[in-house]
Amino acid sequence: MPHILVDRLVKTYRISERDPGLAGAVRGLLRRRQRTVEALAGVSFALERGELLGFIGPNGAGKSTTIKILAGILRPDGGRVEVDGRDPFEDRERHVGRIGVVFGQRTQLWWDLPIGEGFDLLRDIYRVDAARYRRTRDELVSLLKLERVLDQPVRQLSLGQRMRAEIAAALLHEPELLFLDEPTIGLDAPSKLAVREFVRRANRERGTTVLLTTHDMHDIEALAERVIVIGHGRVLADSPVEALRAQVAAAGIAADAAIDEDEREDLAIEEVISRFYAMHGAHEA
Ligand SMILES: Nc1ncnc2c1ncn2[C@@H]1O[C@H](COP(=O)(O)OP(=O)(O)OP(=O)(O)O)[C@@H](O)[C@H]1O
Repeated sequence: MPHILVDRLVKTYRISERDPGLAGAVRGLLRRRQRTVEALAGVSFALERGELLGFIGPNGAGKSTTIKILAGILRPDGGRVEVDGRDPFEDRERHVGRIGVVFGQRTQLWWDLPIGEGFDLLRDIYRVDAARYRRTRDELVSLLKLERVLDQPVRQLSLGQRMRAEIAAALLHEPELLFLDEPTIGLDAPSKLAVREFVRRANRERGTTVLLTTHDMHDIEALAERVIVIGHGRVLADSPVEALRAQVAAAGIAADAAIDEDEREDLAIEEVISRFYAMHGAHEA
């Protein structure tokens, strides 16, 4: 049984629209006009225990929606999703204890609370055994170099400190599965390297399964052996990064924009992915 099974997943959002100006607002009160956005249009993949998957795609492709469904936050409109054979949404109470989630764009810690106290609250929420909690917390605090900020409230932390605290918070209950949605967004180079190194170790040494979303292709190059590319809610590729590079090079040759062997090696990862998105018309309109 795969750790994660996603089978023809569909998710549609309904958005209320109104015309601009006061007249539009009044008309909107009388009659709601709705538009639908097909965020996922049949996404399928499977992930084995201990894998580290790069889950990439342009803005609006459906990455966060997929993660929210896998985390049990959103219910899909169609298709099947299983984590360890369980439905994340229907069984979310048990599910949340087995996963860790980091949304780089939002904090899951308490804004006014010192992070050490936030960690203690999470121990209570996840009902982690006291001795085990102390061991895991001390290890995470040391690995993520959080000793000097434990007494500071989240609102006083720099972005890099906060992101390290978020990652620690997501791992305090020792989940087997970690969802990272843009964990390096806005970080400086040393902080990015620290986060990458930590994620690599969590995956290699603890065997944590990781699904990583990022727009920083250096994260992907450094960490992911396998990538899934999605665009407009569909899977465009599921392969090693090198296979994408080969596909991009072959397309260049077919279009008479020859890319020779040396050039192919030198093609920066951003260039490879940008060309791949362009080849598949994946970018937002
Ligand atoms: N709560 C929502 N209500 C309405 N539409 C939404 C909502 N959340 C996402 N969408 C739409 O669904 C589509 C997929 O969004 P999603 O956030 O999953 O993309 P993403 O790949 O994570 O993008 P990004 O890289 O920009 O974060 C987009 O068109 C987005 O506008």
